[in-house]
Parts: sequence; structure tokens; C-alpha cells
Amino acid sequence: MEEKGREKAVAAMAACYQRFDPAAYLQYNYTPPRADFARKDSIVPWKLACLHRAFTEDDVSGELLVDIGSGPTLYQVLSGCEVFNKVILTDFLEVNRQELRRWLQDEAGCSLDWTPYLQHVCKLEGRRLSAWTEKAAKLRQVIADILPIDVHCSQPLAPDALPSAGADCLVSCFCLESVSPDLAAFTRALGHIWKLLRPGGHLLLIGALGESYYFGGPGVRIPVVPLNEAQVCASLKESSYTLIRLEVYTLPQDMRVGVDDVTGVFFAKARKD
Ligand SMILES: C[S@@+](CC[C@H](N)C(=O)[O-])C[C@H]1O[C@@H](n2cnc3c(N)ncnc32)[C@H](O)[C@@H]1O
Ligand SMILES: O=[N+]([O-])c1ccc2c(c1)CN[C@@H](CO)C2
Repeated sequence: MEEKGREKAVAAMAACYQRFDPAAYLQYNYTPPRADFARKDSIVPWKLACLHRAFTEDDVSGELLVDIGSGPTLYQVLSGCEVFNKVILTDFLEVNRQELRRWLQDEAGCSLDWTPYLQHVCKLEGRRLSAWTEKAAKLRQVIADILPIDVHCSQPLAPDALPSAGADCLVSCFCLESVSPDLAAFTRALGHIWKLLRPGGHLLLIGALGESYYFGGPGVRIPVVPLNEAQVCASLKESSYTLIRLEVYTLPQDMRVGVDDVTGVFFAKARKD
């Protein structure tokens, strides 16, 4: 697709996101059955287990963790906040950055109670359940910024947002395939965020497999690039990452709740050499 066509497609995607509804999105994806901590086959516990394992492996270390396309969610940094002493959250929409700020400042009006998530990750860490208040305090202490981002820009963040060496680790969940008009744009976006990472740093990437749309709010139908495992691996390779591990979760029937047509979820741990 030539430059003009690409710009139009990206602008159309941005227009879709103007109607994104953080509270509805959280309700659709981050409450039972998809976030049922009593069910071994629920999606969110699987994601938290992948992230806990990856963030506690020795090769993942440093000062700065950046979350790409945070949305209104915090689950993706609940393990990372124990490893990195500085976490930067990012999103394209002010409504999402506001939602994150509300939690950060412990204000009323958060759209979701993150306590069960904090408790579950404490359990994964072998800590007593009541340590969730310490984890919440730790997370509030390490979150240094909540910044605007556009992964379709060659430079997704403001020029002075990161140290010149780059981030030590990136995490990104359900963002790139949900904001890209096609596979080529998805791969280009991977290349753009690659530049934010220092050599030897890691990318922990979670995404949807086989998904062609999702609802970002009542009647807010957002197109998604349907990916399969081979395409994820090929795109990571094409954008100069070394894939360390790919794990896949297949949705049981009752996790298909009508808010999207996702069939699976992937977790990739990759490195920038
Ligand atoms: C499906 S949500 C994922 C939210 C969260 N990371 C999660 O795991 O649920 C996709 C997010 O990408 C953000 N987004 C939309 N366009 C973007 C862009 N061009 N660059 C970066 N993020 C974008 C949206 O605002 C939204 O928060
Ligand atoms: O089950 N989940 O934990 C979960 C969380 C977020 C999202 C999905 C599934 C599937 N759709 C994506 C948007 O493309 C967002």
C-alpha cells in the first residue's frame, strides 16, 4: 500500500478509537469468565502466569520498563513493578491515560477494582494475600509517567520521553494487532517500538490470534489484524527481534462472550540483539 493509502488507513483506525469506552472495555475483558481467578482455564490468569514467569527470569533486568498501549489496564505491569524501579505507561487516548491516573492517585471513580489482580500476582510470587496493599504501593511508587504514544509513528514517543540508551524492557498487550490496518502496518509498528528498546533488552508481547474485530464499547466495532502463530514469528523476525519463546492459549467455548471473535492468545518473549 503506498504512503497515501497507509496514512488514510491509519487515520481511519484512529477515528474508530475516538469512541473507545474504557469502562465497557474493562467490563468485557477483565471480569469473569475471562478474568476468573478460580478457574485454571481463564484467560487472565494465563496471561498473568506468562508475565510472572518472564519477569522473574534472570535475563530480564534493568531500570526502565515501558508498557506500549496500556489502555485502561494495569495487570501487565504487576510482576514487572517488582523487577524494574521505573515503569512508564503509555496510551494513544487521553481517556485511558486518565483512567490510569485515577488509579495512580488512588482517586474514586476507577472503572475496575484491581485488588483481585494484585492478590493473584502476590500468590504467584509466594507472598501472603494481604501483601496486595504493598504491591499496590510499590506499583504507585515505580510508575514514573503516563505518556501519549502512537505506534504508527516512526518515533512513537516524544523525543525526550526515554533515556538515550532506551528502555531495558518493553511489554505490550493486545495493542499492535488491534490498532493496525493490516499485517504490514503491524510489522512496521513492531519496528517502531524496537527503536525504544536498548540492545539486549526484551519485548514481552501478548496478542490476539485469529481475531478480526472486537468491541471497544457498546456498538464500537474495531477491526483487528487476524494473526496466526507463523505470522507473529515472521513479523518479530522481520522487525529484528530474536524470538526466545512463544506460548499459545486457545479459548474454551465459554470464554467466547460475544465481544470479539478472538480464537487464541499468544505470549512472546523476544530480545533485541
Ligand atoms: C485492545 S486495547 C489494549 C489495552 C491493554 N494493553 C490490554 O492489554 O487490555 C488497545 C489499546 O491501543 C491503544 N491505541 C490505539 N491506537 C494506538 C496507536 N496508534 N498507538 C498506540 N496505541 C494505540 C488504544 O487506545 C487501546 O488502549
Ligand atoms: O481475554 N482477555 O483477557 C482479553 C483481553 C483483552 C482483549 C482480548 C481478550 C481480545 N480482544 C482484544 C482486542 O483486540 C482485547
